[in-house]
Amino acid sequence: MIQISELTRRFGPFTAVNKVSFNVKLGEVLGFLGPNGAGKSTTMKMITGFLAPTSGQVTVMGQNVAKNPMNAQKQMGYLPEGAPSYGDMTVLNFLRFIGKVRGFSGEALDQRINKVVGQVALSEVLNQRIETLSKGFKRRVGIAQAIIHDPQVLILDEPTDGLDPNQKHQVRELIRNLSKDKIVIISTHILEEVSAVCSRALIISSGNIVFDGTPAELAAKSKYHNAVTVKFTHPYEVKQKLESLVNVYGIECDDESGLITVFPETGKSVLKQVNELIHAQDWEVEEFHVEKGRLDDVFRQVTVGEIA
Ligand SMILES: Nc1ncnc2c1ncn2[C@@H]1O[C@H](COP(=O)(O)OP(=O)(O)OP(=O)(O)O)[C@@H](O)[C@H]1O
Repeated sequence: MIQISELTRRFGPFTAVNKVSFNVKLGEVLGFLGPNGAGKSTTMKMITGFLAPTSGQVTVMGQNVAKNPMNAQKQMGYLPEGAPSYGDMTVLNFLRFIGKVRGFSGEALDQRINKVVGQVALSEVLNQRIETLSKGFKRRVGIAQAIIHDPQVLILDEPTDGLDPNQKHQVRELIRNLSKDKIVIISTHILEEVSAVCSRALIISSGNIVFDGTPAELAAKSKYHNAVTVKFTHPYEVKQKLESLVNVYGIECDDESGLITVFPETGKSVLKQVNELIHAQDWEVEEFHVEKGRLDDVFRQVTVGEIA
């Protein structure tokens, strides 16, 4: 369990993190979201003990991070923002170095290194200097050093930042595989990542928590939640008929894509009515789907107060 209570960090007169409180349980993968400068990295640095809070407390697996930083850090793996330091070391030497710092030696060290090299797929670059690696491999080296001691808590600051779509997919797979019976906190700007890997989403804006819930609950806040989007082959005179259906709150037409979205009144569904109308009118349809909700709209709504 991670317990965060009234965590605050000021830089001079500026408050970067403002009385943030939340708990994270074993088995949870928490997506930590927020616009640039919202306070994500600052919060993660305070959780991991790399930055002292101005006030407030963090307890990780029963260890108070300020009072017992060494004990707390034993429980945690941390991937900071950006590339690993020690760029002139080879991957293998770097992992050996980190493994020793984490208390491994001899055969146990070799076993741990073999294990993480397999998990993160690093074998082809083991003898390459870190500074000569591609961005994706540097990120994987960062993840490898974070998991070398098989910690119960993983704090990953933008783990897929700058990766290509294949590498993003691999890193998300890895996080999913690692996350059983652990606590994982991932900061990200990528909203699709939240649906892909997280069991819970927490949004921070200007140092304050503005949303805490499941990805499905986040999507349900979107005005698109349960809307029906259709692409008609001949989209003439459909709008008026759709608008007159029971439970329909409004219609949105996207001229560029040709998609027409039918919004239900709050808490209602329009799926059946739209479907029946299409069949009754014998309209030809190229695309038809019920929207789960658009996360980018909700993100804007909760972080800058825009109505989606
Ligand atoms: N050492 C520091 N001195 C002064 N201000 C700082 C310092 N570190 C962070 N800040 C400020 O605190 C705020 C929060 O920064 P933080 O890096 O936590 O944001 P973030 O949510 O991680 O942003 P990003 O998504 O861009 O990485 C920013 O306005 C930043 O400029």
